[in-house]
Amino acid sequence: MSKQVEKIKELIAKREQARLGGGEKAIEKQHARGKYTARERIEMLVDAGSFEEYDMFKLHRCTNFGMEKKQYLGDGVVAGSATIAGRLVYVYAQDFTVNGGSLSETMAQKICKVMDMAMTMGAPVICMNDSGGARIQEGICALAGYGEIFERNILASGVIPQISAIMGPCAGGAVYSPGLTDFIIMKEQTSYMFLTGPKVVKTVTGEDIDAEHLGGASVHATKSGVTHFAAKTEEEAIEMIKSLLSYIPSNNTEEAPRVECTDPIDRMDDTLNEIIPDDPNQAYDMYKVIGAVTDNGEFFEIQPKFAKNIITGFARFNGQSVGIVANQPAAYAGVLDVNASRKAARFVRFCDAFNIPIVSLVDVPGFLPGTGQEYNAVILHGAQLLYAYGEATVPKITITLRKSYGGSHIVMGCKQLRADLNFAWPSSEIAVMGASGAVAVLCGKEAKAKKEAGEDVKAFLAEKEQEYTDKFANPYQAAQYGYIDDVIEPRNTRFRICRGLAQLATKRQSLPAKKHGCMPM
Ligand SMILES: CCC(=O)SCCNC(=O)CCNC(=O)[C@H](O)C(C)(C)COP(=O)(O)OP(=O)(O)OC[C@H]1O[C@@H](n2cnc3c(N)ncnc32)[C@H](O)[C@@H]1OP(=O)(O)O
Repeated sequence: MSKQVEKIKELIAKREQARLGGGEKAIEKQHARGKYTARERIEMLVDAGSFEEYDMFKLHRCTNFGMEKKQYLGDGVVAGSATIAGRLVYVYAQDFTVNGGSLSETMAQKICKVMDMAMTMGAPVICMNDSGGARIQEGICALAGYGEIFERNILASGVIPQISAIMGPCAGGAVYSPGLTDFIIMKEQTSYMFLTGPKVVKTVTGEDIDAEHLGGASVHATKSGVTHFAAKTEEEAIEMIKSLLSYIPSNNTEEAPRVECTDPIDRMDDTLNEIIPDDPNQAYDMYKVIGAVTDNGEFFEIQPKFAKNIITGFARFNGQSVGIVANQPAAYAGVLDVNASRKAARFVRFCDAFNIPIVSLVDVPGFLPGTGQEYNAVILHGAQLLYAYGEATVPKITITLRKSYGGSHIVMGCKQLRADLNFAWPSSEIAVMGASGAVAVLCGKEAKAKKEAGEDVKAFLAEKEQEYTDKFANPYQAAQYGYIDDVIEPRNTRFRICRGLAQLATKRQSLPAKKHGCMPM
């Protein structure tokens, strides 16, 4: 055997060793926990044979607490480039079989390398988390490593899409990397995210809580809104990443991939002409409207279980990717509150950063009143949504279906927030507030006097409410001032959106020169 062939054999052996991560026993343990390894996850995610791994032979340099004996080729992260549906992506997966996937200085260098390449190439970064956090034996060097990653997350924000899948532990300051990315997907039961674990919580606050209830997928998908998706299996989590990528561009200078449209753009849906109930206080399901207007009724929802009173997600019109923001009358009457505002604001900002037009479907009775909201800064969170809409320069089409009252009317993509096309259904009511509230303010004194005089106050109020309804519970006052561009037949909504998007394809709009705005937070 020649020396060269010997060296090649050595290389192959080293590669095989590196591919074993923390070793066969550790892999068995990982599988026994119901988890895939880092390499298996990458293999499931990317196009077959497309993964090009970097730094497979990199080693940590720590000698504290016997770390010199815990050396594994590549250390605790597998990183490189690949393609998904033929599009370039950069990917890294923390390897729990190697020192619990804990982050060393060396691992941070590997991660930063792929993040830097992703920025240079203008390609998304996908991270799969499964780690015990900063490697304790490395002290400040591990913390510095996180600092390097966070800074890159921040600089990449709004330039390339960043997606985090949480497949295992993600605790302490480590949560801030996924927290800085655009989308988080959590695997149910095996993953959790929290700043301080159950033991510390018990010591500091006395609260008795387990990891799942403190920071599991179910908590973050429904209560905190930290995660955008909860997946039952790792396979499902990976499919979600692929679907998500199909709707978004690779970077902020590109458009989202356009797909061939098999659904006629002028398809009318007669059910929409009957969907609004006669009783203005009766709910209907906004998902039915979304399904009736989008290409093939498809909708990829973001944060489906959080703040259900507002719906956010991606769909396509004539093959073009759009972001949909829709009030949901079937959940708390579609009212805006703290969580709905921040959910929608974040989504609108993502769409704007990545050139994805926004279609808003409005049926909003107002902001939720009360101390619960005011004490939690509904003013600031509502302002966030207002800010996001007002700042967005992508094509914006707003359809008012029914109610659009007061401050919430302004917030939800009104004309003055530079929406390009504002359409209203004939059933829409665009006013400062609903009839009963308005009459109580306008005619309260008169009603009181009538009551004292023994007159029929109920009839008086009903008459005034009717007068108010006749004047304001329609789209024509707004249309009269040009604040609504057209009143449209509901069944024709799909066509009007498709035609509108085609018209707005060349939209160019800018913001005043500034370092950055001071968005209310
Ligand atoms: C930016 C600031 C931060 O990251 S602060 C967060 C610091 N990290 C933490 O507090 C979590 C520490 N780790 C843990 O609590 C547990 O290891 C968790 C993650 C819950 C996993 O538990 P379990 O599934 O039972 O695995 P295990 O403890 O046997 O760990 C497997 C091997 O990994 C190691 N490991 C884990 N975390 C770290 C770490 N942060 N630094 C160094 N090593 C770590 C464990 O020691 C264990 O190693 P070995 O297999 O015994 O050689």
